[in-house]
Amino acid sequence: MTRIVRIAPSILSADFARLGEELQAVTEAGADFIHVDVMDGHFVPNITIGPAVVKALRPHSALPFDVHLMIAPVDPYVAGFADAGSDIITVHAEAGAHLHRTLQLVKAQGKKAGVSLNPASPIELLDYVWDDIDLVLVMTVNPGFGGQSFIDSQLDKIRRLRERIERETAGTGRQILLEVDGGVTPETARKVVMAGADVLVAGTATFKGGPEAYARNIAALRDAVC
Ligand SMILES: O=C(CO)[C@H](O)[C@H](O)COP(=O)(O)O
Ligand SMILES: [Fe+2]
Repeated sequence: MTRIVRIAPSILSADFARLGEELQAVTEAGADFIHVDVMDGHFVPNITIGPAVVKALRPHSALPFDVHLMIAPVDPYVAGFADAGSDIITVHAEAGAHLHRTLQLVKAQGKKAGVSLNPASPIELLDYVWDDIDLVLVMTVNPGFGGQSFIDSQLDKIRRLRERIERETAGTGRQILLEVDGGVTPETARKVVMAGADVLVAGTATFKGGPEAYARNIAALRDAVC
């Protein structure tokens, strides 16, 4: 397979008491992006971190910060996460009535814009925003928690999105990344990459076993997909 596959450890599974060191450890262990899960206890049934923590973490890794906003409303917080040092800001299509406006806000901050789809959401939610996005994030668990099991029905969605992305970008020089988040292990990684994914979020699969295991865990994901 010639597609470049990027590994994005989700710091949701890191040791929150040592987040700065954890970022340095996964950076040295070969990660490509740092995936930051932001949850509000409203759009999803869990609460994690805000822009102040993203800002505090920024000096601990030179890798792109891939910030997954599971919050509603999202528009009032886009500038704060941009200023804090996010590189990619991904919002949920289900989080508000004005996805196009939200994507314009992200672009106005000079950041890459992503859209995430929950497992029950159809790809048609993206029909009129393809010109405005740099990344599509397919949730392969219901958002809110790490350590859940991969939902197999999403493989068909990933395949259909890969076809659509190829059509949208053909001859344009644009790149739209297809990211998969939730229950990614070496076994499921192979299936999602075969289906068309090029960014793998991995929380549990990266952080299990503690810092000594991170390089081995990331290598196991890479080996599974090449
Ligand atoms: O967005 C998320 C949850 O809403 C996380 O990124 C995701 O669950 C990663 O954790 P794991 O790899 O353990 O499934
Ligand atoms: Fe995530």
